[in-house]
Amino acid sequence: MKEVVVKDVAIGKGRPKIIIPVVGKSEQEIIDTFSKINQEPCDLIEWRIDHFDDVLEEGAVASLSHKLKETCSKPLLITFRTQHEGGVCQLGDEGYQKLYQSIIDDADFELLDIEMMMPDDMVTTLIEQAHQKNIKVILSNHDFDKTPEKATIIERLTIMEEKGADIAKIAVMPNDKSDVVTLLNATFERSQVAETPLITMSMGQLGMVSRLAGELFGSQASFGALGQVSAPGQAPVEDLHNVLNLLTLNAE
Ligand SMILES: O=C1C[C@@](O)(C(=O)O)C[C@@H](O)[C@@H]1O
Repeated sequence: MKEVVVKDVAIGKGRPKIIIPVVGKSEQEIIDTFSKINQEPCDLIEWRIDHFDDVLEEGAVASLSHKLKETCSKPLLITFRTQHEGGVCQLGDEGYQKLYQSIIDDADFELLDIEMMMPDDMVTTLIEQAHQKNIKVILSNHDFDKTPEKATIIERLTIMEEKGADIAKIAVMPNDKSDVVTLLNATFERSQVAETPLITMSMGQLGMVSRLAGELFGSQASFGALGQVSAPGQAPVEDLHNVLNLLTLNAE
């Protein structure tokens, strides 16, 4: 499997990397959270721009990204999560493409989350544009209602790699314990042959074990909360850090 290296963080090597999601609304709230993250045990930051009040103001994301980088220089993942997949801001496909194009052109960041279910030509174009700027792409998919069958999860992770993702990510909701096993099993099977690192999780309290023990099954990063969660089942970042270090198969 290829490692994805952003700054000095290698995703796909060693213990899973810790990502803190930032879901602040105002510019000040977001800057304050970034300044706290400097002291936290985390490898990357995800800025969930769908929560940002000014996300649809022209140039606002790019302009704030430069201030955020001055506040905390950890590798930055930018994500606009659509409402179909658990996000909080209404935006059509065309608006999503325009927003992402302007971010790729002008923002200061290292990784971009693109939803794999967006139209094919849009995904291809955005991946090309991101790669030209040396920005790594996470293709993602989320199901907040259920856990698809193992074959479907594996198929989606495979398609993400075929479309040109640097990292493939899927988050699904379990309705019973066997759904958690399905996600872990799909992750394990796919990780045996995948070229790209995987990030997978079963959400909610039922699925929390997948966020803590993902390394054993082939998941290479986990989201840990600093105060606010961005999805159900995220453990507080301190606890996540302790448990990942305890369970790691790659102690340094
Ligand atoms: O894709 C993901 C994963 C996630 O949904 C989770 O379940 O931890 C949290 C989101 O912020 C992130 O964009």
